[in-house]
Amino acid sequence: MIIDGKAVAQQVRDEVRMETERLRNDHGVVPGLGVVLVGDHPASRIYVRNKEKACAEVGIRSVEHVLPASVSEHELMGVIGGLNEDTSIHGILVQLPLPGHIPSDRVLETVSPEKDVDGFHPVNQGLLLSGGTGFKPCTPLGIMRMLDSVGCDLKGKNAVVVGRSNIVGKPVALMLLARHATVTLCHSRTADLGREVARADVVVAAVGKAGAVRGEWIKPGAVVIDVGINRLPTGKLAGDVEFDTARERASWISPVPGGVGPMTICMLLSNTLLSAQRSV
Ligand SMILES: Nc1nc2c(c(=O)[nH]1)N[C@@H](CN(C=O)c1ccc(C(=O)N[C@@H](CCC(=O)O)C(=O)O)cc1)CN2
Repeated sequence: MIIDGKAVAQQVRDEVRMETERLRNDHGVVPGLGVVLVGDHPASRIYVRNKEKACAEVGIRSVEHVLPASVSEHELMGVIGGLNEDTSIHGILVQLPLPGHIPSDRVLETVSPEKDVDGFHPVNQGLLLSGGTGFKPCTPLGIMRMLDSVGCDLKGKNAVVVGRSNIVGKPVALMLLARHATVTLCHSRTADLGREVARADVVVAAVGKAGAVRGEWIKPGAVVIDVGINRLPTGKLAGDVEFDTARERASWISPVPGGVGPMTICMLLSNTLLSAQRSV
């Protein structure tokens, strides 16, 4: 069966809207999100617009800072510093990717960990590793919520994560581990990817390569979460998993589009609300 990311995301948005209203009524606090967009990357502009629209729908105030691609690292740091100081801002989002001349790592480290609703700051990465209560990154949080939405009990299950990025692969592996799955983290040098995937009860594919996970590898009954967003030469979007063959074998599978993507944005709303709740 198909895991409908849009429907699960809508549930999360409804919850966030209710809790945002409660926070405003009880404490007079309106969650605020500072959005920083550098340059005119077309996809980034769309994602930022969608995030701001989603904020408005649930009662979160968003404040946009659009900077030219030529902006210096120093100027960008200045904008982030201002948002760090602003008490009406509870979350800060620096849309990635940044232009090549700006080191993303240094910029993300400038965001106050208490406002890092993307969960990219090293302090929050460390807290995820040690089981603390820092902000967790939105895409992995969305994946966990999708697994919960289909009642997937992770305890003792073999979970195979394909892809070792800092924003998806590594953090989702840690979150699965925290839920007592036995986790294997695969990557481009994994000797036999098919063998690893074939023994997985849960597969999370986050490599960024269409068809990297073959449908015939999927264990019958496995739950498959596809994080990839790949534009095919035909113009169509595809995930990392061969969907048509994988769906014949999986018990649950998330599609692309309409799977993990919508979850990323709603978990950002959820983290921003959480930050505002922590401020009272
Ligand atoms: N600061 C951040 N930058 C980036 C993040 C992030 O979480 N924080 N993630 C990605 C981009 N991204 C959000 O920013 C994002 C990507 C895709 C989707 C989405 O809903 N995708 C749709 C398909 C969209 C399409 O048609 O092109 C889907 O999968 O259904 C949402 C958010 C990199 N940067």
